[in-house]
Amino acid sequence: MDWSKMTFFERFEADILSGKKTITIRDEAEKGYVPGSVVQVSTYEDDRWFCELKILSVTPIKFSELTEFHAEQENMTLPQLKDVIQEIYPGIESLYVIQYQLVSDH
Ligand SMILES: CC(=O)Nc1ccn([C@H]2C[C@H](O)[C@@H](CO)O2)c(=O)n1
Repeated sequence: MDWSKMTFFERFEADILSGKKTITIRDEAEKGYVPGSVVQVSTYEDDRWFCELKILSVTPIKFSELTEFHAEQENMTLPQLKDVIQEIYPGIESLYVIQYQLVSDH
């Protein structure tokens, strides 16, 4: 895994660039991002670069512990966030909240 790169589904690009989405929730495979590092971000679908993000923190969380505050940081309602996570990581309880800050975009 290259910890200087991160992908997002294209449908979240606008929210990231506008600052409405300030966290992402990933599974065990993506817990290695290093706080303080800057990552190059591209779309999952076509690997199109669209910004740089600074990783602020990586914090373990259980799916059952997700709250409205996490949903706000994802610019979603809590039911929407839970549906998205279940779709991407079906049945996974151990997750990681990755908080980031936009550094630059195109
Ligand atoms: C594209 C890819 O490799 N993985 C992911 C995983 C998650 N997301 C988004 C979806 C939600 O907004 C949060 C919570 O998982 O992060 C994503 O865009 N790409």
